[in-house]
Amino acid sequence: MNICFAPCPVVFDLDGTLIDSVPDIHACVNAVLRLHGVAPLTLDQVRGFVGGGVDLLWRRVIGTTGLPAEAHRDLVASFMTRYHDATGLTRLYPNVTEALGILADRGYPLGLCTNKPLGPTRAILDHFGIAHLFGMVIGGDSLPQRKPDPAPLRAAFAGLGADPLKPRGVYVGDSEFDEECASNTGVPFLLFTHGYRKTPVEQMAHHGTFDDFAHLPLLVEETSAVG
Ligand SMILES: O=C(O)COP(=O)(O)O
Ligand SMILES: [Mg+2]
Repeated sequence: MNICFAPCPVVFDLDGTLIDSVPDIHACVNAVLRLHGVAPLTLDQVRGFVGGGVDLLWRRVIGTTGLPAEAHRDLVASFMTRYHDATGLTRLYPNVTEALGILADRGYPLGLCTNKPLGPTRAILDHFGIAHLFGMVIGGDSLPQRKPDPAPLRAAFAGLGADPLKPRGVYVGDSEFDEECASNTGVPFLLFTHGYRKTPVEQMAHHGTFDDFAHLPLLVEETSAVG
């Protein structure tokens, strides 16, 4: 059961959930590849590599391009010099700001748990003027563990005042990493279907799906009421 008598914390994923950031990630990846004389990857290829954080992204880029595995560290460092403040090609999905505002006004403590490193995460939240809405932000480099390990999501809920071992609340995300993380953490998962998942919706475990943030406040209300 997940019944909350006060509005319970709602924690969000970032890439593919609140924002469509693949155009910026794609541009930063290709800028690094260009330096190494490697042909650019397509937007679809890069989208397929997002979700597990920057280290995994570059393991996948290396696997696809044939760049040497030993170069991983330097490639990531070179990527981060571009990625840390990359916001120009990123867009909020429609109705995100409104939905976050409605939930905040109704008293839901809001948090963020993303595999994106904290630097670019903060840059994005500031760029879109939504940083103040989140009481706790956990990035892909905040802890030694990353999603789907439950530690980051537990830390996000704990930062919002929930019991870290048995958090009450809801996690909202777009990918298989989020689905597994919510299940490992023991909280209901709401799936945004227009993000970067590769699995068909009907094969994913979730407590509700939505394709427009205008529908999220009601879905959160229903999910936190029935558990
Ligand atoms: O940076 C990534 O690979 C994914 O980030 P996300 O956890 O916000 O989807
Ligand atoms: Mg995501």
